[in-house]
Formats: sequence, structure tokens, C-alpha cells
Amino acid sequence: MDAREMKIKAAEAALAHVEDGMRLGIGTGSTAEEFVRLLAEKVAGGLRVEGVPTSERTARLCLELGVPLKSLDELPELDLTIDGADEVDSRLRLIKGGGGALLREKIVACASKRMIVIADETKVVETLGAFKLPIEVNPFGLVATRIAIEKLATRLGLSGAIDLRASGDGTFTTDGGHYILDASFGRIPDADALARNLNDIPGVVEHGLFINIASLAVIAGPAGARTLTAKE
Ligand SMILES: O=C[C@H](O)[C@H](O)[C@H](O)COP(=O)(O)O
Repeated sequence: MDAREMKIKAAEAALAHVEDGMRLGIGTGSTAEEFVRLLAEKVAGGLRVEGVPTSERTARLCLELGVPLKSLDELPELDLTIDGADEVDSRLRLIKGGGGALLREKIVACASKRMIVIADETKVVETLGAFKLPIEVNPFGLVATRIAIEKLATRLGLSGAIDLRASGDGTFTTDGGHYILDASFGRIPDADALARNLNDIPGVVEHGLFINIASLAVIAGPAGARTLTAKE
């Protein structure tokens, strides 16, 4: 089974949790896009759902495939969000934001009763941090914000490059008009402390650590899909 087939397997298993009439948060990324394709087939077959997209990219795909959309302001309380992740640990803590959509993803997931993560086996880790941690920052005061993040990292015993995400010849800009700093901290022994402290830096809009947000993960491997629930 190749990587795409595993993403489809995870998306298929997650689709089983979608019920008629649900208000759905719809994630971003290549795995979430497989979910959108499968969801669109169900919608074409008569399933009634209303989706809130977590990015402009997801919104475009949903519109193209006929998945009905609403804004989060129109549907501020959602039943379920289904989204991918860059890393998942055994407590269902996540790193997200590889595609730059972490802010809307977190807002949408937190407006949902449940969040189901869909991923292939390669995303499951013992300790978060091999994937660069995306930190969404306000362009104003970028240098000061980066210094504040560096000082925090040192205080928490973390080190590594903190790079401004680029896109083509310029700087990557999120749907909200912010920048992303990708932090190569490596293994993060205390992700909860890092998450809390990052939120205290004024220039940090949001970060890609999703703690106590996901309720279930559907993980696909060569042998099929399995579910992961949070272990303490
Ligand atoms: O900003 C992007 C999102 O957090 C994605 O859900 C994450 O990067 C996983 O994407 P993919 O399914 O393409 O690996």
C-alpha cells in the first residue's frame, strides 16, 4: 500500500463517523483532501452535511466537488472536525501546520464537539518534535517575536533553528495574513509547557501544538486502519 492509499484508508475509516445532518469541520492537507473526495461522493449520493473549511485551499476543493459550505460564523458550533496531522503521539497530542493552516484548523477543531485525526503510520511518534513546529506570528515585530521564542526555548532546554517559512521568492503568508516560523527543536520533552508558554508571547498568533483537542485518531498502515485513543 503506498502513501496515498494509506491516506485514503484513514479517510474512509473516518467517514464512517459522519452522520446525516452533521455540521462538519473540514481539515487541510493531502490526507484531508482524500477525505473531501470521499465525502463529496457521499454528498452526491444524498448525504446531507454542512462543512466549515479550515483553509481557502480546502474551501476551493469542496466547492469544486460540491460539498456544501458555511462559514464558522454561520455555523459556530460543529459536531465533528476531521483533519490530518504532521505528528501524533500516544496522548493524541499533535503537531499541525505543515500546510500553514494551523490557526483556522485549531479554531475550527475547538468549535467542534469532537476532532478525529486521519493519518498514515509515518505520522505516529513517541515524542513530538521531529517535524518542525510551525508557529504562526504577526508580521509586526517579527524579529522581536523570534527572539522571544528563542529565549523561551532556551529556558525550556530546547534549541534549534527557527526559520521564517518561504514561498517561491517571498515569505509564506497564511490565510489570515500572518507569517510562519518553523522551529527545529527536535524532541520536545514537555510539549504541554511549550504550548502554554508560546501562547504568552504577544507576537505569536497560534502554534501547531494541538493539546487535548483530538478525541480519536484513525491511523492507516499497510495492514489497514486502526484507531488510537488518548493514553495518559
Ligand atoms: O496546515 C496543514 C495541516 O495541519 C495538515 O493537516 C498537516 O500538515 C498534514 O498534512 P498532510 O495530510 O498533507 O500530511
